[in-house]
Amino acid sequence: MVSCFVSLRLGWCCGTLPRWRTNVQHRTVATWTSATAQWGLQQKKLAELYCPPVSQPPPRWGSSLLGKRAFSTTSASPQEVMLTSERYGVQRLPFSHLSDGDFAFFESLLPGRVVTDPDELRTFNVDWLQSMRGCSKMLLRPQTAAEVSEVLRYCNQRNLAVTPQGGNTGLVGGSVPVFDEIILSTALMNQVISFDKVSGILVCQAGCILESLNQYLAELDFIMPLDLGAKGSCHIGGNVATNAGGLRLLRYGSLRGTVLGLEVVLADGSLLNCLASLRKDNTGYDLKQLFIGSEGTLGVITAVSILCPRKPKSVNLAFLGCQSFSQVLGTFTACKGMLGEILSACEFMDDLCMTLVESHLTLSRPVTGSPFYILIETSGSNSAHDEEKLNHFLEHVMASGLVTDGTVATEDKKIKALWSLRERITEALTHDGCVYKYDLSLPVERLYDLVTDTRARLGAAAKRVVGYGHLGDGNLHLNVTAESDSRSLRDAIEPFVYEWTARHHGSISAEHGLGFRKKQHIEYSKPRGAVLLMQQLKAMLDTKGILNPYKTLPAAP
Ligand SMILES: O=C(O)CC[C@@H](O)C(=O)O
Ligand SMILES: [Zn+2]
Repeated sequence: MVSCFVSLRLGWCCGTLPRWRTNVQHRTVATWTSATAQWGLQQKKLAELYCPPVSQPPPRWGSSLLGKRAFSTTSASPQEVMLTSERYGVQRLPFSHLSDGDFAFFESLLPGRVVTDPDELRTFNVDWLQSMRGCSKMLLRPQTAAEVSEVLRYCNQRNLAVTPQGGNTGLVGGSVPVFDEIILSTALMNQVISFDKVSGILVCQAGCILESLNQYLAELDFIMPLDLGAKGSCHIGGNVATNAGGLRLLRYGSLRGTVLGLEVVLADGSLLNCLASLRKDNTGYDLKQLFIGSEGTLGVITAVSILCPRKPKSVNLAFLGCQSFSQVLGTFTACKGMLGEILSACEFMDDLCMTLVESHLTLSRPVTGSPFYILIETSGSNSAHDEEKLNHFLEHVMASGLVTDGTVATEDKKIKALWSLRERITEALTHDGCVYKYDLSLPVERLYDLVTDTRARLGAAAKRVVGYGHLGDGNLHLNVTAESDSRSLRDAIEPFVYEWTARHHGSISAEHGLGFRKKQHIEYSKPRGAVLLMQQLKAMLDTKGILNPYKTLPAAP
Protein backbone atom coordinates (compact mmCIF):
# COMPACT_ATOMS: atom_id res chain seq x y z
CA MET A 1 0.00 0.00 0.00
CA VAL A 2 2.67 2.46 1.03
CA SER A 3 4.89 1.85 -1.95
CA CYS A 4 1.92 2.27 -4.20
CA PHE A 5 1.33 5.71 -2.93
CA VAL A 6 4.91 6.78 -3.09
CA SER A 7 4.99 5.80 -6.73
CA LEU A 8 2.01 8.03 -7.31
CA ARG A 9 4.27 11.00 -6.61
CA LEU A 10 3.14 12.47 -3.39
CA GLY A 11 3.64 16.15 -2.91
CA TRP A 12 5.85 17.53 -0.21
CA CYS A 13 4.80 17.27 3.34
CA CYS A 14 4.60 20.26 5.62
CA GLY A 15 4.30 18.33 8.79
CA THR A 16 5.18 15.16 10.53
CA LEU A 17 2.86 12.60 9.06
CA PRO A 18 5.44 9.85 8.50
CA ARG A 19 4.38 8.26 5.27
CA TRP A 20 3.74 11.44 3.48
CA ARG A 21 7.27 12.43 4.14
CA THR A 22 8.44 9.94 1.56
CA ASN A 23 7.79 12.47 -1.13
CA VAL A 24 9.70 13.09 -4.26
CA GLN A 25 8.69 16.64 -4.82
CA HIS A 26 10.94 18.84 -2.71
CA ARG A 27 9.62 22.28 -2.35
CA THR A 28 11.25 24.61 0.07
CA VAL A 29 9.18 25.81 2.92
CA ALA A 30 10.59 29.29 2.45
CA THR A 31 9.21 29.64 -1.04
CA TRP A 32 5.90 28.40 0.11
CA THR A 33 5.42 30.49 3.21
CA SER A 34 6.74 33.74 1.81
CA ALA A 35 4.07 33.66 -0.83
CA THR A 36 1.24 32.92 1.48
CA ALA A 37 1.08 35.41 4.29
CA GLN A 38 -2.28 35.04 5.92
CA TRP A 39 -4.81 37.55 4.78
CA GLY A 40 -7.67 39.18 6.50
CA LEU A 41 -6.04 39.45 9.86
CA GLN A 42 -6.10 42.73 11.60
CA GLN A 43 -3.72 41.29 14.16
CA LYS A 44 -5.63 43.13 16.81
CA LYS A 45 -4.55 42.69 20.37
CA LEU A 46 -7.29 42.38 22.91
CA ALA A 47 -6.47 45.91 24.06
CA GLU A 48 -7.59 47.16 20.67
CA LEU A 49 -10.74 45.15 20.97
CA TYR A 50 -11.63 47.41 23.85
CA CYS A 51 -10.15 50.65 22.52
CA PRO A 52 -10.72 50.74 18.79
CA PRO A 53 -9.48 53.54 16.58
CA VAL A 54 -12.03 56.26 15.96
CA SER A 55 -12.16 55.80 12.22
CA GLN A 56 -12.92 52.32 10.99
CA PRO A 57 -10.40 50.93 8.49
CA PRO A 58 -11.84 49.93 5.14
CA PRO A 59 -13.19 46.39 5.14
CA ARG A 60 -10.93 43.63 3.91
CA TRP A 61 -11.76 40.35 2.32
CA GLY A 62 -8.25 39.33 1.68
CA SER A 63 -5.50 41.81 2.11
CA SER A 64 -2.49 40.48 3.96
CA LEU A 65 -0.95 43.91 4.16
CA LEU A 66 -1.96 45.78 7.23
CA GLY A 67 -3.28 49.19 6.38
CA LYS A 68 -3.69 48.42 2.70
CA ARG A 69 -6.88 49.93 1.39
CA ALA A 70 -9.48 47.40 0.45
CA PHE A 71 -10.53 49.60 -2.40
CA SER A 72 -7.24 49.17 -4.15
CA THR A 73 -8.32 45.71 -5.25
CA THR A 74 -10.12 47.08 -8.28
CA SER A 75 -9.45 50.07 -10.43
CA ALA A 76 -12.52 52.09 -9.40
CA SER A 77 -12.23 54.44 -6.46
CA PRO A 78 -15.25 54.67 -4.14
CA GLN A 79 -16.37 57.98 -5.62
CA GLU A 80 -16.36 56.50 -9.16
CA VAL A 81 -18.74 53.66 -8.29
CA MET A 82 -22.07 54.31 -9.94
CA LEU A 83 -24.89 55.22 -7.57
CA THR A 84 -27.03 52.14 -6.90
CA SER A 85 -30.20 54.12 -7.43
CA GLU A 86 -29.06 55.11 -10.94
CA ARG A 87 -27.59 51.77 -11.90
CA TYR A 88 -30.68 49.84 -10.90
CA GLY A 89 -33.29 52.57 -11.42
CA VAL A 90 -34.57 52.48 -7.82
CA GLN A 91 -37.19 54.97 -6.56
CA ARG A 92 -36.53 56.51 -3.15
CA LEU A 93 -39.23 55.63 -0.62
CA PRO A 94 -40.88 58.60 1.13
CA PHE A 95 -38.61 58.76 4.17
CA SER A 96 -37.79 62.12 5.75
CA HIS A 97 -34.63 63.99 4.81
CA LEU A 98 -32.14 64.89 7.53
CA SER A 99 -32.71 68.35 8.98
CA ASP A 100 -30.44 70.61 11.02
CA GLY A 101 -32.47 69.60 14.06
CA ASP A 102 -31.65 65.93 13.40
CA PHE A 103 -27.92 66.67 13.22
CA ALA A 104 -28.16 68.56 16.51
CA PHE A 105 -30.08 65.71 18.15
CA PHE A 106 -27.57 63.03 17.14
CA GLU A 107 -24.59 65.21 18.05
CA SER A 108 -25.98 65.64 21.56
CA LEU A 109 -26.81 61.93 21.88
CA LEU A 110 -23.47 60.67 20.53
CA PRO A 111 -20.97 63.51 21.01
CA GLY A 112 -17.95 63.08 18.72
CA ARG A 113 -19.43 59.91 17.22
CA VAL A 114 -21.43 61.39 14.38
CA VAL A 115 -19.61 61.37 11.02
CA THR A 116 -20.85 63.84 8.42
CA ASP A 117 -17.66 64.62 6.51
CA PRO A 118 -18.27 63.49 2.88
CA ASP A 119 -14.70 62.18 2.51
CA GLU A 120 -14.97 60.07 5.65
CA LEU A 121 -18.39 58.80 4.62
CA ARG A 122 -17.24 57.65 1.19
CA THR A 123 -15.94 54.21 2.16
CA PHE A 124 -19.05 53.46 4.26
CA ASN A 125 -21.32 54.29 1.33
CA VAL A 126 -19.67 51.75 -1.00
CA ASP A 127 -19.82 47.96 -0.71
CA TRP A 128 -16.76 45.72 -0.64
CA LEU A 129 -17.20 44.70 -4.26
CA GLN A 130 -17.39 48.36 -5.27
CA SER A 131 -20.46 47.94 -7.34
CA MET A 132 -23.03 49.60 -5.10
CA ARG A 133 -22.97 53.16 -3.80
CA GLY A 134 -25.36 55.05 -1.61
CA CYS A 135 -25.22 58.72 -0.62
CA SER A 136 -25.70 58.71 3.13
CA LYS A 137 -24.90 61.99 4.81
CA MET A 138 -24.51 60.62 8.30
CA LEU A 139 -22.85 57.72 10.08
CA LEU A 140 -23.56 57.09 13.76
CA ARG A 141 -21.26 55.19 16.09
CA PRO A 142 -23.17 54.14 19.21
CA GLN A 143 -21.38 52.25 21.99
CA THR A 144 -24.31 50.70 23.82
CA ALA A 145 -27.66 49.07 23.13
CA ALA A 146 -29.29 51.96 25.02
CA GLU A 147 -27.80 54.40 22.51
CA VAL A 148 -28.97 52.26 19.58
CA SER A 149 -32.40 52.27 21.16
CA GLU A 150 -32.41 56.09 21.42
CA VAL A 151 -31.27 56.38 17.80
CA LEU A 152 -33.98 54.08 16.46
CA ARG A 153 -36.75 55.56 18.61
CA TYR A 154 -35.89 58.96 17.18
CA CYS A 155 -35.53 57.70 13.59
CA ASN A 156 -38.83 55.88 13.78
CA GLN A 157 -40.62 58.98 15.04
CA ARG A 158 -38.99 61.14 12.38
CA ASN A 159 -39.41 58.51 9.62
CA LEU A 160 -35.66 58.43 8.91
CA ALA A 161 -34.33 55.29 7.21
CA VAL A 162 -31.36 53.43 8.72
CA THR A 163 -28.82 50.95 7.33
CA PRO A 164 -27.05 48.93 10.03
CA GLN A 165 -23.42 48.26 9.13
CA GLY A 166 -20.84 45.92 10.63
CA GLY A 167 -17.54 45.28 8.85
CA ASN A 168 -19.09 45.98 5.43
CA THR A 169 -17.70 42.79 3.94
CA GLY A 170 -20.99 41.48 2.55
CA LEU A 171 -21.18 40.35 -1.06
CA VAL A 172 -24.83 41.14 -1.86
CA GLY A 173 -24.99 44.86 -1.10
CA GLY A 174 -26.84 44.42 2.18
CA SER A 175 -24.73 46.69 4.36
CA VAL A 176 -24.58 49.93 2.38
CA PRO A 177 -27.32 52.49 1.89
CA VAL A 178 -29.15 52.69 -1.43
CA PHE A 179 -30.05 56.37 -0.98
CA ASP A 180 -29.39 58.60 2.02
CA GLU A 181 -30.18 56.14 4.84
CA ILE A 182 -28.34 56.89 8.07
CA ILE A 183 -25.52 54.36 8.52
CA LEU A 184 -25.62 52.83 11.98
CA SER A 185 -22.19 51.36 12.60
CA THR A 186 -21.54 48.68 15.20
CA ALA A 187 -17.79 49.39 15.18
CA LEU A 188 -17.65 50.87 18.70
CA MET A 189 -19.83 48.18 20.23
CA ASN A 190 -16.88 45.90 20.63
CA GLN A 191 -16.79 44.71 24.21
CA VAL A 192 -16.58 41.11 25.34
CA ILE A 193 -19.25 40.93 28.02
CA SER A 194 -18.48 37.53 29.49
CA PHE A 195 -16.93 34.17 28.75
CA ASP A 196 -17.69 31.03 30.73
CA LYS A 197 -14.83 28.55 30.56
CA VAL A 198 -16.97 25.68 31.76
CA SER A 199 -19.80 26.00 29.27
CA GLY A 200 -17.77 27.70 26.51
CA ILE A 201 -20.42 30.40 26.16
CA LEU A 202 -19.23 33.80 24.99
CA VAL A 203 -21.39 36.90 25.32
CA CYS A 204 -20.18 39.94 23.44
CA GLN A 205 -21.33 43.09 21.74
CA ALA A 206 -22.21 42.98 18.07
CA GLY A 207 -19.25 44.99 16.80
CA CYS A 208 -16.52 42.59 17.96
CA ILE A 209 -14.39 41.57 15.00
CA LEU A 210 -14.51 37.82 14.37
CA GLU A 211 -10.74 37.45 14.23
CA SER A 212 -10.30 39.40 17.47
CA LEU A 213 -12.80 37.14 19.21
CA ASN A 214 -10.97 34.10 17.92
CA GLN A 215 -7.67 35.47 19.23
CA TYR A 216 -9.25 36.27 22.58
CA LEU A 217 -10.67 32.76 22.84
CA ALA A 218 -7.47 31.07 21.68
CA GLU A 219 -5.73 32.31 24.82
CA LEU A 220 -8.41 30.53 26.82
CA ASP A 221 -8.14 27.36 24.72
CA PHE A 222 -11.36 27.90 22.80
CA ILE A 223 -12.26 28.96 19.27
CA MET A 224 -15.19 30.65 17.56
CA PRO A 225 -17.51 28.11 15.90
CA LEU A 226 -17.31 30.17 12.73
CA ASP A 227 -14.44 31.07 10.44
CA LEU A 228 -14.51 32.91 7.14
CA GLY A 229 -12.27 34.75 4.76
CA ALA A 230 -13.43 38.18 5.92
CA LYS A 231 -12.63 37.39 9.58
CA GLY A 232 -10.18 40.29 9.88
CA SER A 233 -12.92 42.86 9.26
CA CYS A 234 -16.35 41.31 9.73
CA HIS A 235 -18.29 41.88 12.94
CA ILE A 236 -20.01 39.09 14.84
CA GLY A 237 -23.29 41.03 14.73
CA GLY A 238 -23.05 41.18 10.94
CA ASN A 239 -22.20 37.48 10.82
CA VAL A 240 -25.34 36.68 12.77
CA ALA A 241 -27.50 39.15 10.84
CA THR A 242 -26.46 37.47 7.60
CA ASN A 243 -26.29 33.94 9.04
CA ALA A 244 -22.76 33.62 7.67
CA GLY A 245 -21.61 30.05 7.03
CA GLY A 246 -17.92 29.79 6.26
CA LEU A 247 -15.28 27.13 6.66
CA ARG A 248 -16.19 25.48 9.96
CA LEU A 249 -19.89 24.92 9.37
CA LEU A 250 -19.33 21.29 8.45
CA ARG A 251 -18.04 20.63 11.95
CA TYR A 252 -19.81 23.08 14.25
CA GLY A 253 -23.04 23.69 12.38
CA SER A 254 -24.69 26.96 11.45
CA LEU A 255 -25.20 30.03 13.61
CA ARG A 256 -28.81 28.94 13.93
CA GLY A 257 -27.48 26.27 16.30
CA THR A 258 -24.48 27.91 17.94
CA VAL A 259 -26.08 31.28 18.70
CA LEU A 260 -27.84 30.81 22.03
CA GLY A 261 -29.21 34.28 22.51
CA LEU A 262 -29.43 37.77 21.06
CA GLU A 263 -30.03 41.29 22.24
CA VAL A 264 -31.85 43.22 19.54
CA VAL A 265 -33.17 46.76 19.20
CA LEU A 266 -36.39 46.87 17.23
CA ALA A 267 -37.33 49.56 14.73
CA ASP A 268 -39.33 51.55 17.29
CA GLY A 269 -36.40 51.58 19.70
CA SER A 270 -37.64 48.88 22.06
CA LEU A 271 -34.98 46.61 23.42
CA LEU A 272 -35.56 42.87 23.10
CA ASN A 273 -33.40 41.02 25.58
CA CYS A 274 -33.17 37.38 24.48
CA LEU A 275 -29.52 37.13 25.46
CA ALA A 276 -29.93 33.70 27.05
CA SER A 277 -26.90 31.52 27.71
CA LEU A 278 -28.70 28.22 27.78
CA ARG A 279 -28.23 25.18 25.60
CA LYS A 280 -31.87 24.30 26.02
CA ASP A 281 -34.83 26.64 26.28
CA ASN A 282 -38.23 25.53 25.04
CA THR A 283 -40.32 28.41 26.29
CA GLY A 284 -42.41 29.74 23.44
CA TYR A 285 -41.24 30.77 20.00
CA ASP A 286 -37.51 30.99 19.40
CA LEU A 287 -37.50 34.69 18.52
CA LYS A 288 -33.75 34.97 18.01
CA GLN A 289 -34.12 32.85 14.86
CA LEU A 290 -36.13 35.67 13.28
CA PHE A 291 -33.16 37.98 13.47
CA ILE A 292 -30.50 35.47 12.43
CA GLY A 293 -30.22 35.93 8.66
CA SER A 294 -32.67 38.86 8.54
CA GLU A 295 -29.90 41.20 7.30
CA GLY A 296 -30.81 44.07 9.61
CA THR A 297 -34.32 44.40 8.22
CA LEU A 298 -36.17 43.34 11.39
CA GLY A 299 -33.98 44.74 14.14
CA VAL A 300 -30.43 45.76 14.99
CA ILE A 301 -28.47 43.05 16.78
CA THR A 302 -26.52 44.65 19.62
CA ALA A 303 -25.17 41.60 21.49
CA VAL A 304 -24.70 37.90 20.87
CA SER A 305 -24.43 34.86 23.10
CA ILE A 306 -22.63 32.04 21.29
CA LEU A 307 -21.43 28.55 22.10
CA CYS A 308 -17.71 28.14 21.43
CA PRO A 309 -15.88 24.83 20.95
CA ARG A 310 -12.60 23.89 22.64
CA LYS A 311 -9.51 24.67 20.61
CA PRO A 312 -8.47 21.41 18.94
CA LYS A 313 -5.11 20.11 20.14
CA SER A 314 -4.21 18.56 16.84
CA VAL A 315 -4.97 19.99 13.41
CA ASN A 316 -3.93 18.57 10.02
CA LEU A 317 -4.70 19.95 6.63
CA ALA A 318 -4.41 17.96 3.41
CA PHE A 319 -4.33 19.62 0.00
CA LEU A 320 -5.18 17.00 -2.61
CA GLY A 321 -5.41 16.95 -6.39
CA CYS A 322 -8.18 15.07 -8.21
CA GLN A 323 -8.56 14.39 -11.92
CA SER A 324 -12.34 14.77 -12.11
CA PHE A 325 -15.26 16.04 -10.09
CA SER A 326 -16.52 12.51 -9.60
CA GLN A 327 -13.17 11.78 -7.92
CA VAL A 328 -13.72 14.85 -5.75
CA LEU A 329 -17.06 13.35 -4.70
CA GLY A 330 -15.46 9.95 -4.10
CA THR A 331 -12.80 11.57 -1.92
CA PHE A 332 -15.46 13.48 0.01
CA THR A 333 -17.45 10.30 0.62
CA ALA A 334 -14.29 8.49 1.72
CA CYS A 335 -13.22 11.24 4.11
CA LYS A 336 -16.62 11.35 5.77
CA GLY A 337 -16.49 7.61 6.32
CA MET A 338 -12.83 7.28 7.31
CA LEU A 339 -12.17 10.50 9.22
CA GLY A 340 -15.57 10.67 10.88
CA GLU A 341 -15.48 12.68 14.07
CA ILE A 342 -12.14 14.40 13.34
CA LEU A 343 -13.18 15.81 9.97
CA SER A 344 -13.52 19.59 10.42
CA ALA A 345 -13.59 21.06 6.90
CA CYS A 346 -13.88 19.89 3.33
CA GLU A 347 -13.50 22.52 0.61
CA PHE A 348 -12.94 22.24 -3.12
CA MET A 349 -11.70 24.56 -5.83
CA ASP A 350 -11.13 24.12 -9.53
CA ASP A 351 -7.84 24.64 -11.32
CA LEU A 352 -8.85 28.10 -12.57
CA CYS A 353 -9.24 29.32 -8.98
CA MET A 354 -5.67 28.29 -8.28
CA THR A 355 -4.49 29.98 -11.47
CA LEU A 356 -6.15 33.17 -10.22
CA VAL A 357 -4.54 33.16 -6.77
CA GLU A 358 -1.20 32.40 -8.39
CA SER A 359 -1.37 35.07 -11.04
CA HIS A 360 -3.06 37.87 -9.07
CA LEU A 361 -1.75 37.26 -5.54
CA THR A 362 1.50 35.45 -6.34
CA LEU A 363 0.65 32.56 -4.07
CA SER A 364 1.79 29.13 -5.13
CA ARG A 365 0.02 25.85 -4.81
CA PRO A 366 1.97 22.92 -3.42
CA VAL A 367 0.78 20.47 -6.06
CA THR A 368 -0.10 21.16 -9.66
CA GLY A 369 -1.52 19.38 -12.68
CA SER A 370 -5.01 18.54 -11.41
CA PRO A 371 -8.30 20.03 -12.62
CA PHE A 372 -9.64 19.96 -9.04
CA TYR A 373 -8.21 20.42 -5.57
CA ILE A 374 -9.65 19.55 -2.17
CA LEU A 375 -8.72 20.82 1.26
CA ILE A 376 -9.49 18.35 4.02
CA GLU A 377 -8.93 19.46 7.58
CA THR A 378 -8.95 17.26 10.66
CA SER A 379 -9.23 18.64 14.19
CA GLY A 380 -8.97 16.44 17.23
CA SER A 381 -7.46 15.98 20.63
CA ASN A 382 -4.87 13.29 19.99
CA SER A 383 -2.32 13.87 17.25
CA ALA A 384 -1.15 10.25 17.05
CA HIS A 385 -4.70 9.01 16.64
CA ASP A 386 -5.59 11.73 14.12
CA GLU A 387 -2.46 11.17 12.04
CA GLU A 388 -3.04 7.45 11.95
CA LYS A 389 -6.58 7.97 10.72
CA LEU A 390 -5.50 10.53 8.18
CA ASN A 391 -2.75 8.22 6.92
CA HIS A 392 -5.21 5.38 6.38
CA PHE A 393 -7.48 7.72 4.51
CA LEU A 394 -4.65 9.05 2.35
CA GLU A 395 -3.44 5.56 1.57
CA HIS A 396 -6.94 4.61 0.54
CA VAL A 397 -7.60 7.59 -1.73
CA MET A 398 -4.19 7.32 -3.36
CA ALA A 399 -4.40 3.57 -3.86
CA SER A 400 -7.89 3.74 -5.30
CA GLY A 401 -6.90 6.51 -7.69
CA LEU A 402 -9.33 9.04 -6.25
CA VAL A 403 -6.44 11.37 -5.50
CA THR A 404 -3.37 11.72 -7.68
CA ASP A 405 -1.25 14.14 -5.74
CA GLY A 406 -1.23 15.82 -2.37
CA THR A 407 0.46 17.40 0.58
CA VAL A 408 -0.25 17.63 4.30
CA ALA A 409 0.42 20.46 6.73
CA THR A 410 0.49 19.99 10.48
CA GLU A 411 2.21 23.17 11.66
CA ASP A 412 0.09 26.21 12.29
CA LYS A 413 2.01 28.49 9.94
CA LYS A 414 1.85 26.03 7.08
CA ILE A 415 -1.79 25.26 7.70
CA LYS A 416 -2.53 28.98 7.43
CA ALA A 417 -0.52 29.19 4.24
CA LEU A 418 -2.48 26.33 2.71
CA TRP A 419 -5.78 27.81 3.84
CA SER A 420 -4.95 31.13 2.24
CA LEU A 421 -5.02 29.42 -1.17
CA ARG A 422 -8.69 28.83 -0.58
CA GLU A 423 -9.60 31.89 1.51
CA ARG A 424 -8.09 34.41 -0.89
CA ILE A 425 -9.93 33.28 -4.02
CA THR A 426 -12.53 36.02 -3.48
CA GLU A 427 -9.78 38.61 -3.36
CA ALA A 428 -8.04 37.16 -6.43
CA LEU A 429 -11.28 37.30 -8.40
CA THR A 430 -11.61 41.06 -7.86
CA HIS A 431 -8.26 41.48 -9.64
CA ASP A 432 -9.54 39.60 -12.65
CA GLY A 433 -12.07 42.22 -13.76
CA CYS A 434 -15.76 42.64 -13.21
CA VAL A 435 -17.11 39.74 -11.11
CA TYR A 436 -20.59 38.18 -11.18
CA LYS A 437 -21.09 36.19 -7.99
CA TYR A 438 -23.44 33.32 -7.25
CA ASP A 439 -23.67 31.46 -3.96
CA LEU A 440 -25.72 28.32 -4.44
CA SER A 441 -26.83 25.37 -2.35
CA LEU A 442 -27.16 22.28 -4.52
CA PRO A 443 -27.23 18.51 -4.18
CA VAL A 444 -23.52 17.85 -3.82
CA GLU A 445 -23.35 15.41 -6.74
CA ARG A 446 -24.61 18.13 -9.14
CA LEU A 447 -22.48 20.93 -7.70
CA TYR A 448 -20.00 21.25 -10.55
CA ASP A 449 -22.48 20.61 -13.38
CA LEU A 450 -23.68 24.17 -12.97
CA VAL A 451 -20.16 25.48 -13.53
CA THR A 452 -19.73 23.34 -16.64
CA ASP A 453 -23.12 24.34 -18.03
CA THR A 454 -22.55 28.04 -17.34
CA ARG A 455 -19.13 27.89 -18.99
CA ALA A 456 -20.60 26.22 -22.06
CA ARG A 457 -23.43 28.74 -22.21
CA LEU A 458 -21.26 31.85 -21.90
CA GLY A 459 -18.39 30.75 -24.11
CA ALA A 460 -16.07 33.62 -25.00
CA ALA A 461 -18.47 36.22 -23.54
CA ALA A 462 -16.95 35.50 -20.12
CA LYS A 463 -13.31 35.86 -19.23
CA ARG A 464 -13.41 33.05 -16.67
CA VAL A 465 -16.07 30.88 -15.07
CA VAL A 466 -14.79 29.36 -11.84
CA GLY A 467 -16.28 27.07 -9.22
CA TYR A 468 -15.22 26.48 -5.64
CA GLY A 469 -16.83 26.24 -2.26
CA HIS A 470 -17.86 24.35 0.79
CA LEU A 471 -18.09 20.84 -0.59
CA GLY A 472 -19.07 19.40 2.77
CA ASP A 473 -22.08 21.74 2.91
CA GLY A 474 -23.18 21.38 -0.72
CA ASN A 475 -22.38 25.06 -1.25
CA LEU A 476 -20.99 26.19 -4.60
CA HIS A 477 -19.46 29.62 -5.21
CA LEU A 478 -19.87 30.17 -8.93
CA ASN A 479 -18.03 33.26 -10.12
CA VAL A 480 -17.89 34.70 -13.63
CA THR A 481 -15.36 37.37 -14.54
CA ALA A 482 -15.42 39.72 -17.52
CA GLU A 483 -13.36 42.68 -18.68
CA SER A 484 -16.24 45.03 -17.91
CA ASP A 485 -19.80 45.06 -16.69
CA SER A 486 -22.15 44.19 -19.53
CA ARG A 487 -25.90 43.94 -19.63
CA SER A 488 -25.84 41.19 -22.24
CA LEU A 489 -23.49 39.04 -20.18
CA ARG A 490 -25.61 39.50 -17.06
CA ASP A 491 -28.70 38.58 -19.05
CA ALA A 492 -26.98 35.44 -20.26
CA ILE A 493 -26.19 34.42 -16.67
CA GLU A 494 -29.45 35.43 -15.00
CA PRO A 495 -32.00 33.96 -14.72
CA PHE A 496 -30.21 30.93 -16.21
CA VAL A 497 -28.29 30.24 -12.98
CA TYR A 498 -31.37 30.74 -10.80
CA GLU A 499 -33.57 28.56 -12.99
CA TRP A 500 -30.92 25.84 -13.06
CA THR A 501 -30.68 25.98 -9.26
CA ALA A 502 -34.45 25.91 -8.76
CA ARG A 503 -34.75 22.96 -11.16
CA HIS A 504 -32.33 21.03 -8.95
CA HIS A 505 -34.17 22.07 -5.76
CA GLY A 506 -31.28 24.22 -4.60
CA SER A 507 -31.10 27.63 -2.96
CA ILE A 508 -30.04 30.80 -4.79
CA SER A 509 -28.30 32.02 -1.63
CA ALA A 510 -26.59 29.43 0.51
CA GLU A 511 -24.78 31.74 2.93
CA HIS A 512 -24.39 35.29 1.57
CA GLY A 513 -28.01 36.39 2.02
CA LEU A 514 -30.13 38.31 -0.46
CA GLY A 515 -29.21 41.90 0.40
CA PHE A 516 -29.99 44.29 -2.43
CA ARG A 517 -28.65 42.22 -5.31
CA LYS A 518 -30.61 39.01 -4.90
CA LYS A 519 -33.84 40.11 -3.22
CA GLN A 520 -35.87 40.06 -6.45
CA HIS A 521 -34.95 36.41 -6.97
CA ILE A 522 -36.19 35.03 -3.65
CA GLU A 523 -39.07 33.22 -5.32
CA TYR A 524 -36.67 30.83 -7.03
CA SER A 525 -36.06 29.41 -3.56
CA LYS A 526 -39.18 30.20 -1.52
CA PRO A 527 -42.87 29.77 -2.33
CA ARG A 528 -44.96 32.93 -2.74
CA GLY A 529 -46.84 32.20 0.48
CA ALA A 530 -43.58 32.14 2.43
CA VAL A 531 -42.46 35.45 0.92
CA LEU A 532 -45.84 36.98 1.79
CA LEU A 533 -45.51 35.84 5.40
CA MET A 534 -42.02 37.35 5.53
CA GLN A 535 -43.42 40.65 4.25
CA GLN A 536 -46.13 40.55 6.91
CA LEU A 537 -43.56 39.91 9.63
CA LYS A 538 -41.48 42.81 8.35
CA ALA A 539 -44.52 45.11 8.35
CA MET A 540 -45.40 44.04 11.88
CA LEU A 541 -41.94 44.54 13.36
CA ASP A 542 -41.01 47.65 11.40
CA THR A 543 -44.25 49.46 10.66
CA LYS A 544 -42.64 52.34 8.81
CA GLY A 545 -40.09 50.16 7.01
CA ILE A 546 -37.13 52.25 8.21
CA LEU A 547 -34.75 49.32 8.82
CA ASN A 548 -32.45 48.55 5.91
CA PRO A 549 -35.01 49.41 3.23
CA TYR A 550 -34.68 48.04 -0.33
CA LYS A 551 -33.04 44.85 1.03
CA THR A 552 -33.82 41.14 1.43
CA LEU A 553 -37.48 41.13 0.37
CA PRO A 554 -39.14 42.40 -2.78
CA ALA A 555 -41.57 45.28 -2.16
CA ALA A 556 -44.86 44.08 -0.68
CA PRO A 557 -47.74 43.94 -3.19
O1 LIG B 1 -16.45 35.18 -3.25
C1 LIG B 1 -17.25 34.27 -3.19
O2 LIG B 1 -17.98 33.97 -4.13
C2 LIG B 1 -17.34 33.42 -1.91
C3 LIG B 1 -16.91 34.10 -0.65
C4 LIG B 1 -16.93 33.21 0.59
O3 LIG B 1 -18.22 32.81 0.89
C5 LIG B 1 -16.00 32.05 0.52
O4 LIG B 1 -16.41 30.94 0.84
O5 LIG B 1 -14.82 32.24 0.19
ZN1 LIG C 1 -18.35 30.71 1.25
